[in-house]
Amino acid sequence: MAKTYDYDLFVIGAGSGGVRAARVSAAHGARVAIAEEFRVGGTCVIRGCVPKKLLIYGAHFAEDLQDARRFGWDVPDCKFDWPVLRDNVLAEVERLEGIYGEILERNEVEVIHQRATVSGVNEVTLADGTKVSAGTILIATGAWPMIPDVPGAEHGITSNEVFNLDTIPKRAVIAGGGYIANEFAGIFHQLKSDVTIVNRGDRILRHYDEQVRDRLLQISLTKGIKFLFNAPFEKIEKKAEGGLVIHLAGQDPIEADLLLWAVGRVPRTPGLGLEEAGVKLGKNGAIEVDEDNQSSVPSIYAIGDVTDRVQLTPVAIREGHAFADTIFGGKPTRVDYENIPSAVFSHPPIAGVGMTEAEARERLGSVKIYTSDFRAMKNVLAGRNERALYKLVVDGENEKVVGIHMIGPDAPEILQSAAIAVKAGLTKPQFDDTVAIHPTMAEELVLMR
Ligand SMILES: Cc1cc2nc3c(=O)[nH]c(=O)nc-3n(C[C@H](O)[C@H](O)[C@H](O)COP(=O)(O)OP(=O)(O)OC[C@H]3O[C@@H](n4cnc5c(N)ncnc54)[C@H](O)[C@@H]3O)c2cc1C
Ligand SMILES: NC(=O)c1ccc[n+]([C@@H]2O[C@H](COP(=O)([O-])OP(=O)(O)OC[C@H]3O[C@@H](n4cnc5c(N)ncnc54)[C@H](O)[C@@H]3O)[C@@H](O)[C@H]2O)c1
Repeated sequence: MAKTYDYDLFVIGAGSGGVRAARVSAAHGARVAIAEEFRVGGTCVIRGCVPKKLLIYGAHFAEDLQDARRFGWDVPDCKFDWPVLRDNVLAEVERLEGIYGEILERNEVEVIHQRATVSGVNEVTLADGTKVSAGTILIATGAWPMIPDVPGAEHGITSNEVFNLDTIPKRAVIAGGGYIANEFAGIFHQLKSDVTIVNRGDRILRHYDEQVRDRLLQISLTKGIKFLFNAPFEKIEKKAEGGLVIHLAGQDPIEADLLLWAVGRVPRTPGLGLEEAGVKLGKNGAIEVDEDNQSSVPSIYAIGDVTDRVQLTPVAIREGHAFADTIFGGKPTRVDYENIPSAVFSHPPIAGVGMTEAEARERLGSVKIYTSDFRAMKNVLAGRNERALYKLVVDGENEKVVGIHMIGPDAPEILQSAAIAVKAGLTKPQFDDTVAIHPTMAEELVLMR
């Protein structure tokens, strides 16, 4: 006789991946519970993509208000009020949290507002000691900001705290050189902080095309953001009056009002009881899963950041959906990891899909590169000396566009549509056949010769 469990599916973590997996599994008829120890919505909604993007919009007004004068607007000297922006953003996050909760309720998913850990291959223990059983357990606990092992590291904050600051720091030091570092460098700089990015290596955003990231570096330096490369942290001291003194190897110490750790995010598996249940963990504690998100224990699956494959919300959502369709929908589905587009919401933003020039040169026999290096019309009239760069990477054998990389205003918005063409395997002549929309920035994509 088949064993009966309290639930068909127990999901740990109500973030991007967990919420999607729970609601789709329930819609397929499964009896589902989801445990969340903090707030429904997870990193992206509560302290990631969403509040970050709203701060980017808020910060960009600094340049927009300045540029407006060249377009005839009599803009008085404007005052910026951080608590107004912060509180409006936090209120929007709360609204979205409510919507996520409603979606789960509407789909008859039981939401348990507690921490949950695995206590057996079919058993979960809640923080209050309750034990529940489930035919399948899905781990969707996400990732957690890494803090380097440096004396005084606790004086810094992470992206978990950055959305709740009392004031915008006069001097901000940001450790890292990736997504979060470059996005928050832009936000703080626009909001008038003196910003220094400190990276232990010699390059920023290493997965993006070299020319495009060099352009971001040049524009950021011109704006006044400082960069220190190959500068390992030695210690952080807190002064009696509150400021920080940051000691770096081979550099003079720097004083700052805020230190933001943005040096990567590690899978959130510590203390979850996974190894005791026999689940195999890999590098950084990531749960090892197969193409169907199944771990080394057949009844335990994992999706999203906790598997450390691609730490992006749309990927976690797809993995959650594929899991639900495969396990409870009778429709085996796998996520296709080829040509995932991505963006950095820096000032200006970067976006890319497919192979960078360096990757294409390594993997393909012959490569053709087309670039357009231009100043957006709006920037010309505004007197803003900031050039955009668009780049097509083409396979010389068959003319397929295998990569698009761009930096410039609205690059992520423009790239999303162009990514369809790369995913579909369209060729450079097909780009050339497409009539431009004039005057736009996006038309450069079909005008490169
Ligand atoms: C500052 C920042 C900006 C970002 N910006 C973007 C962006 O612009 N675009 C993009 O695509 N991605 C962005 N990301 C990445 C994105 O947020 C993640 O890839 C995504 O949230 C991963 O989803 P997930 O479901 O795997 O985990 P999460 O969304 O992190 O959800 C995991 C949930 O599990 C809960 N949890 C953990 N352990 C337990 C437990 N034991 N019991 C109960 N609950 C538990 C956590 O509280 C959390 O709510 C950003 C991340 C950060 C930090
Ligand atoms: N726009 C987006 O889609 C977006 C935005 C934010 C975060 N995210 C996701 O979240 C993840 C985490 O973001 P992140 O910016 O923390 O990590 P990241 O992996 O993008 O960058 C980490 C950076 O920190 C540097 N570094 C590592 N250890 C260091 C140290 N001890 N001192 C100084 N520098 C050090 C690395 O060289 C690297 O440049 C990203 O990889 C991304 O997947 C996505």
